Amino acid sequence: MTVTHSKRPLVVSFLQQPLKGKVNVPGDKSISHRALMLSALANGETKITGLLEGEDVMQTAQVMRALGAIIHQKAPGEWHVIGKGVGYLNEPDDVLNMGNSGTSARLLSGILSTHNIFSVMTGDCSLRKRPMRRVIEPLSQTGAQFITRNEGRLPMAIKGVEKANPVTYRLPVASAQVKSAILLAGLNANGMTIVEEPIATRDHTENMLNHFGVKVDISTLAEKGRKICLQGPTKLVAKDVNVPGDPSSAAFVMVAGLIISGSEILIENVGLNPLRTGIIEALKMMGANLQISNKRQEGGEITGDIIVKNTTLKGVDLPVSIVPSMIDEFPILSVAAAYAKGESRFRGLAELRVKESDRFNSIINMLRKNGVSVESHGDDMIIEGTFGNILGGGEVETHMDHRLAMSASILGLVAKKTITIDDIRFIRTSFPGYFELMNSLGCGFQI
Ligand SMILES: O=C(O)C1=C[C@@H](OP(=O)(O)O)[C@@H](O)[C@H](O)C1
Ligand SMILES: C=C(OP(=O)(O)O)C(=O)O
Repeated sequence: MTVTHSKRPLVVSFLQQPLKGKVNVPGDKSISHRALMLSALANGETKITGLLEGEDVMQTAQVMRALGAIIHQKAPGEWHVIGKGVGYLNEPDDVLNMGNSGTSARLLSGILSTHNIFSVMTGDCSLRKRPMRRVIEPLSQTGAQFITRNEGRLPMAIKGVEKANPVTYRLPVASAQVKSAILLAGLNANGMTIVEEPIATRDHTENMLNHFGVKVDISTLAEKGRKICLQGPTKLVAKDVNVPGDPSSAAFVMVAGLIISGSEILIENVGLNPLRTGIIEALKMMGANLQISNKRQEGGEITGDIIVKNTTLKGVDLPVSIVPSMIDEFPILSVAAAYAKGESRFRGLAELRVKESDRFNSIINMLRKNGVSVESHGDDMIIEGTFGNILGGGEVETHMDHRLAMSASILGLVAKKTITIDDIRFIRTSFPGYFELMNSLGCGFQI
């Protein structure tokens, strides 16, 4: 499944027409990973509808199969999983390949640490650069052993333990992946697992554990943030899951619709978990005409439809507190800021440096190469809005990063000179059918 063949560039030209129409973006990536992992750990059969069939999630499916779960696609987006039960995963025969997916690697580390099996995981050369110490450190409290080749990076061998200790840990950085790894380890640990997060991060793991019948206690910390407790060992009961559309994917459609003159788009069935909607908040602070309708609750997650209308955006000064709720949306928000009137300031973006690429620097390079002034002060980024006058003409290096590639494609639609994207292959890790969907709205990408 890992992408091995050569780079696939794309040239994008200024778009002369508005975007119009109605779309459904693919399933939420975070929820899809968790649906496969938890159903594989459950007793019984789970039907998952709306599953994201992107490469990252397919990588998780492959790994859960290697650990003994039976996983079948019955129809597009409809998957059936027969679980093994907590504590009963098989020892894999071969190395587990997590591809480009940090979520797979971090969350699986948690699950594997409290199963009495030996495993080795690796990933592509982007994932092999990403830090794993952030999970190794807390998960070592279980008694599991971790050996890495390269200073806490993949490949990594894990010797899990049968009688695992529960972890008590306060997260030093806001990370839903680290929190989830600890909670998933707790499912098969003896006693109370306790995670404190100084600032609330996406709670899909907590929501889905509840959905599968596990009691998760969540309390608010006095200073802010949350404390999450889970008593192990525990069992999960299979229960069907319906995955909503991914707000992180919808963000590309939103920004395109907002900045391309005369556009009006309806995006149906988007996940609106309040710990994921920082991008909507940020765009509204910029003056965006975004309306939410048909809000409803499904399987512990809120969903709704978003109506996007072209608007003149203005610069924004975003507080650090918004960062975890839109951590993956800064590449596309930077495009909106570059197009807007006035200066934008994004604060506290250190975590962007350890994503699929060093997104902090990838964003700066993307914009500078296309005539946009950007400055950085420590972990803050200051973008000088062009008020609709993006020069373009540059080549964007995406460094195996899907979100950079999609952001650059939207930048190209509003830039005066053509923009070349060095490699669009990784878009399929999170947004299969991206170009088809955008072309159905009128983007005219020549792929
Ligand atoms: O838990 C998750 O599903 C994710 C958490 C975030 O990572 P961090 O936990 O590293 O912030 C996010 O960037 C990633 O795309 C998905
Ligand atoms: C950071 C991302 O994913 P992951 O950490 O799972 O690779 C992302 O999708 O933007």
